[in-house]
Amino acid sequence: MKILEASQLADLDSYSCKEQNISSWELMERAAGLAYEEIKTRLNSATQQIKVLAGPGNNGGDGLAIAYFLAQDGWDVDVFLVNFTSSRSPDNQKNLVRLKNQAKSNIRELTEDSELPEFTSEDLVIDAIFGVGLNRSMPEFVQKLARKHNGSASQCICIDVPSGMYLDQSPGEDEAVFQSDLILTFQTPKLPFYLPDYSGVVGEVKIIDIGLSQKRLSEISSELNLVDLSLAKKLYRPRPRFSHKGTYGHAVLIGGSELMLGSVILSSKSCMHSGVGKTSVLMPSRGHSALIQHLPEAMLVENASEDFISDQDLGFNADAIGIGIGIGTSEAALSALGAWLEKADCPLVIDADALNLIAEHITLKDKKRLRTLDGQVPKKSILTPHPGELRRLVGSWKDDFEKLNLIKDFSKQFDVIVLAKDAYSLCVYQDQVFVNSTGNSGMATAGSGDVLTGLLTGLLAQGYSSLNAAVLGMFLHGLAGDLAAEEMSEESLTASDIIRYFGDSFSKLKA
Ligand SMILES: NC(=O)C1=CN([C@@H]2O[C@H](COP(=O)(O)OP(=O)(O)OC[C@H]3O[C@@H](n4cnc5c(N)ncnc54)[C@H](OP(=O)(O)O)[C@@H]3O)[C@@H](O)[C@H]2O)[C@@H](O)CC1
Ligand SMILES: Nc1ncnc2c1ncn2[C@@H]1O[C@H](COP(=O)(O)OP(=O)(O)O)[C@@H](O)[C@H]1O
Ligand SMILES: [K+]
Repeated sequence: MKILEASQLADLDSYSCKEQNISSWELMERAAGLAYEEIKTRLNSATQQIKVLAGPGNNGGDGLAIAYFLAQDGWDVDVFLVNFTSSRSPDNQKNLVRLKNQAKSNIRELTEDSELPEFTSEDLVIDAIFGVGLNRSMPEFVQKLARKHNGSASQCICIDVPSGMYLDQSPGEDEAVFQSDLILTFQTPKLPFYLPDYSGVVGEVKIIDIGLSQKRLSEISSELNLVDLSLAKKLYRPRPRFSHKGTYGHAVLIGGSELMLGSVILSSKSCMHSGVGKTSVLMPSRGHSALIQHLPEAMLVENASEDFISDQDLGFNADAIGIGIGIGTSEAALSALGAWLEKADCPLVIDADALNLIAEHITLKDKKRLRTLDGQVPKKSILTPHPGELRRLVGSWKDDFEKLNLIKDFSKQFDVIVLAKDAYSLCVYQDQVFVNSTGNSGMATAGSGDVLTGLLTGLLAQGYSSLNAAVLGMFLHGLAGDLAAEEMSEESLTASDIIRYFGDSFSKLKA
């Protein structure tokens, strides 16, 4: 699903009105009507007090229409006109006149001189002050209003976006944003919903299809996408009936060290369950018998050391290699990693300590930063850093938007795919950004990342392009975690459980 910028949304908006031969007011009426239908299902008692906060723009216009519909249905509604300017958008003005004529709700004006309303646990607040038009700090009294609301126990439904949220930047340290329980957003998801900087204000998100032009939507080029089931289905390649294990590739997992042998076993198991033809494992020899006990389907590659990975020749051509899981940061691991980066002639999935070693190597040779990595990491490799590893690789960032730019630069510089793991992972290739929609906090448990690496390596070996393997694997991994959590709760979920739900996760792609 495309994620659009404010200017693209405005374009889509006006194109749709022309295409459907409707006025902008009629479109607002449709959007507000659909939002109202959703709000109605959430109203829990006839005594609930509803407070609509309406700004002077089109977001406020939505709010005034919603207030009108609520009052028509007999709900008590207090409407606060948040008047930080004396001008109103024409559609807002029209809805205000209608609301006043209806004479069923209490309408009050809020300016910087007004006493701010109280909010209690009985209140349902509908925040329609600012939508996607916010382009500078909210006026101080509106920020005070947001802080007062956020400090109360009232429920809040935000229309389109929480007021105070920017589509293209994080809030300043002192800037207030309305905390939402529910966001009813129109037509397309908005990027900040998925970024940690806004995590404190984003509640449940419901995307409302308001019938904007699909033709125009398909024409608008967006490098930002939310990875949902329909996008994942497009990436998935069904298995031909006449196929054999050679069809699905030979994956190699290289990982483990003296005290971290489980990680590579987990990764190998995940890889074996990804649909791959064959999985070979190069790991410290002291773990060999444990691997065969846990995963008899896997093949072992001889390894020179009991405790560390080596650069032993494979004796066959690998279709994909996953490297780094549990290798540690020893000299032995560094030298083996260097050798593998040098000689691998297929794309790699690079994770964990391999990323730390690469990052350290870059820092040590800061002046040769470009050359150190360039030519050593095969192009189109997938790097899977968690936030700590990412910081070591690309440097520090002051907010999520700067982080995204650093990742893009890094991806362009080294021609690699960066899968930045997080609550909503971001898969970045050059300027293209894929935001994952699946996953849950039950996956914040040791080994989840190892499972992802195995899955990505397996998909890569099957012939998926690096970008498609990364995007599809990221989605399937999170979905498996969600299905597992449904059954067993987030608390009791372990990394092994994620693998057990790969089957159900793949099934969703075929449904
Ligand atoms: N997309 C769609 O399909 C549909 C969209 N709809 C709705 O329209 C909403 C967007 O409406 P909108 O463009 O009127 O902007 P909104 O957020 O109401 O802000 C109003 C104005 O405030 C101004 N301003 C900005 N920052 C400011 C500040 N800090 N302090 C003071 N002023 C500030 C700025 O104007 P400026 O002063 O920059 O000229 C801005 O234009 C959208 O979120 C959705 O709810 C639906 O109705 C129908 C379908
Ligand atoms: N709160 C969360 N919501 C969704 N996914 C999560 C959450 N926390 C962690 N994950 C996912 O779990 C995995 C954790 O990876 P990582 O930190 O490398 O774990 P480990 O090193 O223990 O294997 C990533 O894929 C990440 O996206
Ligand atoms: K809003």
